[in-house]
Amino acid sequence: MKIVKVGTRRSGLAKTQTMQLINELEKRNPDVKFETVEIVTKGDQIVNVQLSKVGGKGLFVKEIEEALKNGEIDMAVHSLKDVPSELPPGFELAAVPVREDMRDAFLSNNKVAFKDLPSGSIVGTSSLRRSAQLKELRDDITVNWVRGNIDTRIKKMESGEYDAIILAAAGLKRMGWSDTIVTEYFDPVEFIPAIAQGALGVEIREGDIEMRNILSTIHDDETSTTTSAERAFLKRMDGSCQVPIGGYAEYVDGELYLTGLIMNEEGTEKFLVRKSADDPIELGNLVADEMEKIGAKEIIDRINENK
Ligand SMILES: NCc1[nH]cc(CCC(=O)O)c1CC(=O)O
Repeated sequence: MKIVKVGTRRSGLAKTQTMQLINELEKRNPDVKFETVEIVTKGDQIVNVQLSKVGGKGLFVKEIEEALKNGEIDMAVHSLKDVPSELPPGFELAAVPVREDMRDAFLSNNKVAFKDLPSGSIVGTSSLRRSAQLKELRDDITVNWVRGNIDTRIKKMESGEYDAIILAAAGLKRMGWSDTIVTEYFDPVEFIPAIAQGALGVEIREGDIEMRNILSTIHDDETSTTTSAERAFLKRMDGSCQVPIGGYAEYVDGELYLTGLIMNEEGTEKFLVRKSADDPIELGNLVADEMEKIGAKEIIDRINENK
């Protein structure tokens, strides 16, 4: 029997989403046995520092790519939003399965609604994008950095260190926690999600046809197209992961749309662009072109100069 080794980060969420994906793969490839291999990444080891300050893209994927390269694993399951928009040579994204909920979820002690949070409340996030949008919506609350796996962050909120936190809906849903724990979901029109939030990506060694065939059984064309548009936009705008940037693509009446967001860290400057095109890469570039035309690149240059 063919044995395929599947690499995963070792956080609870990473292991859960990898197991769920393996279940789908097993159903469709009954002659293949899948085994998980846990890999500790730099992003998992550095837990006391704000991620955007650690620097370096792909904090959660480098060690996993090493394991792919040396044959320790045959495929790796990533949260697509943690995967840099350009893969290093020798690797390819072989499958993007159907997307989970792309929205951000708001969690608060006693389930106080976001708009009812008292002035001075402390909201925890580790994302520049979430922080900028929070500050724009509520300039009377304090945003503090929180790191750690999602269960750690939830515990920190429940212990009173934070009044509320924001997490990706997808992670909570995959863990089966969303029903009890979420206060509300932000509308993606008003609170723009991260590029590729809620999607997974399966990475393999470039040209590995056997893995490609196995993975073709779980690939989702719509998710692949929408996240391609988002990632094309990201690739043009931000190579550093230090810019508050968001975006989501969707089909509306059969037409592909992409909404892109660039903000400054303080949440006082905001560029929002929505466009439609047939080709996802073209669409990502179209939104990026418009961003540059209206001056969003100046925010990015300013951020890159100051670091
Ligand atoms: N930045 C960390 C990260 N990477 C992927 C997810 C889970 C959700 C997803 O798959 O988009 C999370 C946690 C979060 O943002 O709450």
